[in-house]
Amino acid sequence: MSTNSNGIAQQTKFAPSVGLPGGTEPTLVGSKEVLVGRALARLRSIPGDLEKYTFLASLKSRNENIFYSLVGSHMKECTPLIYTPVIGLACQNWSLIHPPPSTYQTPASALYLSINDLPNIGQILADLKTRVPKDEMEISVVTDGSRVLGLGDLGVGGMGISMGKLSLYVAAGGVNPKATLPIVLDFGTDNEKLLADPLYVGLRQRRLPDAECEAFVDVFMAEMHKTFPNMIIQFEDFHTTLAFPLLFNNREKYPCFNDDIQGTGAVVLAGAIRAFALSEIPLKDQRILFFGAGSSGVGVAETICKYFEKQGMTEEEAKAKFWLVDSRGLVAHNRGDTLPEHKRYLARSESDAPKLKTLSEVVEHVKPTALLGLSTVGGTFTKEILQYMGKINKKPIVFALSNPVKQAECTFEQAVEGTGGRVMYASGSPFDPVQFEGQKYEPGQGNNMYIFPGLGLGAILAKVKSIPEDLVHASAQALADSLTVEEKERNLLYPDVERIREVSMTIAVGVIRAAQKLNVDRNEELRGMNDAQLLAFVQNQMYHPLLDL
Ligand SMILES: O=C([O-])CC(=O)C(=O)O
Ligand SMILES: [Mg+2]
Repeated sequence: MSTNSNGIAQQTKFAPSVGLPGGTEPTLVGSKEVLVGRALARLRSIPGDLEKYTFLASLKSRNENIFYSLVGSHMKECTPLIYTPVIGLACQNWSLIHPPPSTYQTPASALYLSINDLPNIGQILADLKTRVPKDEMEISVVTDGSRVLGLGDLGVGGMGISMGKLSLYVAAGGVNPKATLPIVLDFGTDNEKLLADPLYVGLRQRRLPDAECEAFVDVFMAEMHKTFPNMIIQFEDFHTTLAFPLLFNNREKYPCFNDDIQGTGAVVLAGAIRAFALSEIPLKDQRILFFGAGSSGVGVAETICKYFEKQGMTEEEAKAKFWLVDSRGLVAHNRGDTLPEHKRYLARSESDAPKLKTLSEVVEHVKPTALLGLSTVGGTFTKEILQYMGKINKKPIVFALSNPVKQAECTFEQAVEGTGGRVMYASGSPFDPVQFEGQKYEPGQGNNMYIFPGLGLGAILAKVKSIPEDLVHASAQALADSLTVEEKERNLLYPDVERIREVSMTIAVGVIRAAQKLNVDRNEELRGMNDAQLLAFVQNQMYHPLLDL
C-alpha cells in the first residue's frame, strides 16, 4: 500500500474483510475516500435525525474505520448527530433502537450492570476482560441515566450518552476505540413513562435511595480498578445529589472525574477567560450570575471562583463575584430553607436576599456582567432580560449552556437581537451563525466535548493515579490558549470544531505536565521529554482511522 503526501494510505480497491473475492462484494468497492464519500452521501440522503443516528451507529459497528474517518473529516456535520443534541433523542428512544447495531459484533462493546448484579460485579468484569480485544481498557464513561442532558431521568437510555461521549474520545481525542467501554448502572428509574412502558429495556422499578447507589458504586469502583488498574472513569449525567458524593468518595482513590461538574466547569472557564478579556472589564469588577444550581451550575461557578483565586484574589474576594439562582430565587443562607451541601459554598448573605425570588429580580439587583444558564429550563433568558444585559453592559456575556437545543436558556439569535449584536455568547448545544443588521455573528459552543477528550487522553497517557483539580484547570487553560490568530480575529470564544483533534493534543500535554507536577503520573518515561517531544509522543499515540482502512 502506498501513502500520499498527507501520510494517508492510498488504495484503489478496498479488500473486503469478509467473504470470498468474486462473490460477496461488488467489483469496484472503491478507495477509502470513495468509501467515506459513499457513507456521507448516504447520511445526507436520510431525512430524520434519529434515522441518521441509527445509520451512523450501524456504520460504526460494521466498519469503525469508515465511521471515524467520516466523523473526523466532517466534525461540524457529524458531531451533532452522534452526540448533543441528537443523542438526546436517541436516549429518549433507547428501548426502540436498542441494541444499536454496534453492540452485536464486539461482545464487550457496552456493559449494563443492574442492582441485581451487585454480588457478581467482580466475576462479570473478569469475564469481560477475557473478551475485550485490547489487553487493557483505557477509559469508561459511566452513567445511571438519572439526569441525561437537560432531559431528566431516562433510565438505561443513558447508554446513548456514554456511547456518544466515547465516540468523541476516539474522533476528537484519538483514543483507541477498542479501549473504550460505555457502562450503564441500572438503579431503576423514577420516570413514570418508562415505568409504565412494557418495551422499556431497563429495570421497571423505582430508583434506589442515593445511599444504596453510593454503596453499589463503592463496590463497582473497587472491582473496576482491580480488573483494569489504569482505566480512567468518567462519571456522567448522574443527578445532582448523587453526582457530588460519587466524585468526592472516589476522586482521591481512583483516576476519575465528573464531566458535568468538572468538564463543564473547565470548558466554561476557558470560554469565560476569553470573554472576560474581550469585555475589557477587569476580573475584580466582574459580577457573575448563574441561573441553575445543580451539579453543572455549581461545578462551573466553583471552577471559575478557584481560577479567580489563582489570579491573586483572596477566597472571600473571589466568592463575592458570584450569585446563584435556583427555582426558589437567589441562593442565600438567610432565605428560610435548608440549603443542600453543594449550594452552601457560594450562597449569599446580603439582608435583602430573601426578597429576590425570580431571575429578573436577581438580574436587576446584581446587574451582572455575565449571565450563565445551566438550569435545563429552555427560554428563561427572556427578551427583557437580554435587553437589560445589553443596556447595562457594553459587551454582555451570556452563556446559555443547558442541553439539548430546546433546553437552552436562549437561542443565539435571541441573544444577538436582544443585545443589539454586542453579546459574547456560548451555548452547550450547537447553533448556526446569525445575520444581524447586515453582519455575520458566530456563536461559541461551550460544550464539555472541547475538554473531556483531551483531559482523558492526557490522563491515559500519563497513567495517572488520580485526577486532582489542577489537571482540570490545566485543561481549561490549554483550551483558552489554543485559539489561532485567525480565530481570535473572528472574536471566537472557542476554537473551530474542525480543529478539535489538534486542540485535544494540546490539552493532553497540559494535563500530563500538571500530573507530573503533582506526582500523580505513573508513566515516568514522559518526564524526561521536552514539550516538543511530548507533543510528538501524544500525536503518535493517537488512533488514526484512515491509516487503518
Ligand atoms: O452531553 C453534553 O452535551 C454536555 C453535558 O455533559 C450535559 O449536558 O450533561
Ligand atoms: Mg453530561
